[in-house]
Parts: sequence; structure tokens; C-alpha cells
Amino acid sequence: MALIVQKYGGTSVGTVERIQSVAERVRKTVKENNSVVVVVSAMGKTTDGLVKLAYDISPNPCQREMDMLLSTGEQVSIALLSMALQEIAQPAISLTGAQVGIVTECDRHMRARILQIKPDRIQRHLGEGRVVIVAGFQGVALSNDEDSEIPDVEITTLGRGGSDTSAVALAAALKADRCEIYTDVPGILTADPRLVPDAQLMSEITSDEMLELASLGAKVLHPRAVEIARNYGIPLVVKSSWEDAPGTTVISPVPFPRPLEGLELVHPVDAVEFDTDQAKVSLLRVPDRPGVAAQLFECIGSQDLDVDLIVQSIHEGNSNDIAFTVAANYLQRAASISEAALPALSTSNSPNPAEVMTEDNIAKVSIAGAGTIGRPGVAAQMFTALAEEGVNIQMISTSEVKVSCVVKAKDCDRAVEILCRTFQVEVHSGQCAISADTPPVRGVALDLKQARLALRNIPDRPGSAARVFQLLADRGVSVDTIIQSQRCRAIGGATARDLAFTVSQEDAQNAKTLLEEVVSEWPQGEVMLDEEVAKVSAVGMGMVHHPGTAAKMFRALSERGINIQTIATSEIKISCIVDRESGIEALQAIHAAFGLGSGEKITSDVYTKPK
Ligand SMILES: Nc1ncnc2c1ncn2[C@@H]1O[C@H](COP(=O)(O)OP(=O)(O)OP(=O)(O)O)[C@@H](O)[C@H]1O
Ligand SMILES: N[C@@H](CC(=O)O)C(=O)O
Repeated sequence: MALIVQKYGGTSVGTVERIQSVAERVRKTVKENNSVVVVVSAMGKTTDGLVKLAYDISPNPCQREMDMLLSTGEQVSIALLSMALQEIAQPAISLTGAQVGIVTECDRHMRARILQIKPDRIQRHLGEGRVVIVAGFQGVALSNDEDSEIPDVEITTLGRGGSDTSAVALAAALKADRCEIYTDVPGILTADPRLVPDAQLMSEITSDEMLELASLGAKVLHPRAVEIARNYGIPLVVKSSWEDAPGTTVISPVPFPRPLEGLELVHPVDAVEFDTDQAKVSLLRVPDRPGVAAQLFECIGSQDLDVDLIVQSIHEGNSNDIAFTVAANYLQRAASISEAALPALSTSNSPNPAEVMTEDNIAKVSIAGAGTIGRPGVAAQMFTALAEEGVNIQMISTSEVKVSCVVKAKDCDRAVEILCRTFQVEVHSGQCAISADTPPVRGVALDLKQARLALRNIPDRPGSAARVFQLLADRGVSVDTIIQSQRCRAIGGATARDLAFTVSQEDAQNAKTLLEEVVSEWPQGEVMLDEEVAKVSAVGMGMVHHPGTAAKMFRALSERGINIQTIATSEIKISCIVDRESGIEALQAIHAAFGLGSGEKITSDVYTKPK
């Protein structure tokens, strides 16, 4: 007998008829000789309705009361589903997060992380032959008031979309055979079908790729759910609630052994990696117009050179800086190609013409692990540890599973040692086997809920990045797509650089105010906020072995006349910031350029849903 955790989203339990149809599916799974735990979301758009009610009362509602309010949505759907099962003679019991012992952090209402799940009660009910229906998205925090022997029990929620996380966490705690996520699309598609109508269903995707897509805007899975599945090796499948097709399997590597206690908090970093076979080419002051990045990387790609990291920093006036890394023995070729491309890229008669700079003797050091998502303290801890050792960071690249810093080669050993000590992990080769037929791009995603912050004139010395990101981390602000400029300026006898990154729009104003205080201490320091941006990303493990992937993405944008404001890449993703208005067109263009479309329309609406 297998133990299966099934999760049904809001649309899947949006009406009485749909709840009855979910009950039928659950009973069928039981009849196939399985024990079943079901996690449900609130019916339809209930949670949105509750949020609106709160804002009708207060422009700034108390977060504790928000959790009290929002957690009620799931309590309705669990009770109704349990009744529907009992109606068809299937014994069932509904339980809230508190009743199943989902214990979360105390001080983070509305985005609490799960610390522990005590599965005893669920196991007892399963042993009695019942289906256990658990309210998704919620838990309880136990606060430790020293004067009282009994802890205060507070209701918490995990953040919007958090029912996926509840389901996978339960699967981990119960050591379930698999976790099935039922939703209103046939599985994970190459893009959001609401934005790209011919998006195609994937039969499988790796958890690293899915982590990137989920964090970059593909809301079909909550990124923290993928993180738990990856960390605990939980077989995870995403399927349609309306049909019996196999859906998409999310494949996880064999996990490092880890305790269930501190579930979402322990060991955010699995390993420290390094690569000394790196060299950097920077192009300074290239024109800020569509097609420049495409042209440059097409030239590089046509020579079969594999580019590793690419950053294009915020522009100054009407020019950009682009820097990229290649394997050390390709440096001369990459530099010659860039030099040869310069005249075509440059604006004639510029008083300050574009130039190419190269640097060898550099190394890339990285921390790897799924736990960096939404946990701003992890990157900050890395930058602080390096700063304390006097290691200056030249380039930063962040992804959902890795933070990489380019440093001087002579600092590499020290950097690795301090990072291993800081995160209590070992050095890892970082190489994972990727078969030749792995596609360069598995899927694309768009995030319209980001804002870009740029800091000008940050002192180019160890500790500057650490200071900025630690401050944001202390206030719980997650950052993504960090880009440090190549161009240095001499200010007050010292060199200074620019730094740009994205934060969620909700956090943007707060982050700007916090940073204004820091930059005021630096000569000519300045904070700039742009809320009218879109982040469009392509994700695929295969891109490391496909020269020209970046060029193809940049070309797709330039053909539509879309200007790229900044570029940030990691080994498995390329993200571009473009203006907000161009976001959807950019997504569609990239999807088409990589041939991801099926030619057939797959929208949620074409699926025949029960009423
Ligand atoms: N790459 C993608 N593949 C599939 N769906 C995607 C993708 N990117 C975005 N989506 C969107 O995600 C939606 C499914 O997630 P959503 O959170 O709305 O549903 P749910 O989990 O069933 O509901 P709830 O959030 O109430 O639990 C789809 O309808 C689709 O529009
Ligand atoms: N009901 C919650 C949680 C979820 O559906 O996953 C929300 O709408 O965000």
C-alpha cells in the first residue's frame, strides 16, 4: 500500500460540483489500495476576497489579524471535501494546520516557514482507514513567553500560493511515496498558457529548473514546495484536476541526508563550489540600443565559445557595460572577437568610445543549495564572510540554487575555506551530468511584480555588497538578479562601482528608504528605483553546452525592437530586465525563438472543467 499526498488548488475546489469531483478522484485513489492525505486551498478566489475585505477596513492591516483572516478560507474547503467523501461512503476527517501539528516560525506572519510537522495524528487516522484532509497554507507558531508555562499558539500562513508547500512538507514528514499537485492546467508548461497560448506540456523537468521557473514567475508551483521536494527527494507530479493524463514529473537528485526538524530552515547551503578556469571580458560603453547584446553574443557563439556568466549593468547616459566569463584558455579568442565586433557596436564619433578589457587570474566561488530562495540572509552571509577575509567581489551572479562571486584567483582558496566554515559544508565538484539531448531552454517565465533598484557609486572595496544586502536581509527583503557594474569611477580618490538588483514591488519603497541611509555615507552615493520593469527569463540545464543560447534570446528581443536594460545569468538561466510594457511580447518572442510552442492552443479555458 502506497501513501500519497494529493493537493487540489483553489480552482479545483471552486464549486460544490468540483469538490464532489475531487472526492470521486480521492476515493478512486483509495480504491487502488493507497492511503491518501489531501491538502486543499481555499475555494476559487476566496483568499483574494478576504484580502480585499481587510484592505476595505484598513490600508495597512495588522499581519497577525491577516493570518487569522486568510486561514479561514482553507477551513471551509477541508470541511466540505470531508463531507463530500463521507457522502460517498469514504471515511474522512478534516484537520487544520494546528491540528496536524504544522509548526512554523513565530515572528513572520504571512510568510512563515515550516519548522516541523508532527505526523502522529495523521498516521493514526490513516491507520483507521480514513482519508485525512489538511488545510493548506497554514500552520501555528508557538511563542515562548517566559512567564507562562503554556506557549501562546498563534495562527500563521506560509505566503500566497503556500498550499503547495504544505503538501510537499507533509509528504516529507510522512515519508510519502509521492506528492501529486492537481491544478487547472495539464502540468508544467513551457510558459504560462495565459500569456503564451501555444505553450507545450513537459513530461518532466528537473527540480533545479523548476525552482528557477517558479521563482521567476511561473506560479504553477510554489518555489518553496520545489525546494522541499528537492531537499528531501520527494517524487513530485503536477497534473490536471479534470483529466487522467500523467502530467509533469519533477525530478530531484538524490538528496543529502537532512533532519526533518527545522524543515524549511536548516542547511540552506549544501556545498561550496569553485572554478579557477575562468577569465573575464568586459565591454565598456557599448550603446544602449536593441540588438547590441545579440550581435556581440552571436559573434562569440559563431566561434563555438561557451560563455558562462553574463552581466549587463545599469546604463549611464546612453551606454551600457557588458561583461562575461569564459574558460581561461578561450580568453584571447573571446577578446579578439569582442575587439572585432566593437566598431559595429559602437556609436561613431563618441567622445568616449567603447573599449574591451580582459582579466585572467580570476576564479568563481559559489554556494549551492535550494535554500537561498526567499532567504535574503544567505547571500548577505556569503558577502559578509568574504568581506571579513578581505576578499573583493568583482561580479555576482545569483540563481535560486546558487550564488556565485567572481574574485581574484589568488583569493580563491581562502574564499572557499571561509565559505565552507561559514555554511558548515564541504567543497563539491559542482559538476552534474547533463545528457547531450537536454534542451538549452526548457521553459520561459515572466515576472511583472518586480522593481529594480540601482545604487550608484558604491565604494569598490570588500564589505560594500555585504553591507547593502545584510541591511536588506535584516528587514526580510529578498533580492534577485544582482548585477555589479564593470565600470569603475574615481570618486574622492577611491574607485566606485554601481550595483543593481530586483526586489518585489511590495518591498521596493521600503528597500529604497533603507538604502538611502547607507548610500548617504558614500561620496556621490545614489539610489534609483524603477518600478516599470519586467523580468523575462529563459531556463534550462542544457544551456551550458549550447553556445549561442544567450545570443538567440537577445536576438529574439532585438527583432521586436525591445531594449534590454540589464542582463544577469547563472549556469541555468538568463534573465533580462526590459520595460514593463514590453514584458508579454518579450516572453512570447523568446518562447517562439527556442521553438517551444506546440502550435496548438493549451489554455486553462480550453480544458473541459466540471461546472
Ligand atoms: N509554466 C507554467 N506551466 C503551467 N502553468 C503555469 C505556468 N506558469 C504560470 N502558470 C499558471 O499557473 C496556474 C496554476 O497555478 P494556480 O496557483 O493558479 O493554481 P492552483 O495551484 O491550482 O490554485 P491555488 O493557488 O488556489 O492553490 C495556471 O492556470 C497557469 O496560468
Ligand atoms: N489560498 C491561498 C493558498 C493557496 O492557494 O495555495 C492563496 O490563495 O494564496
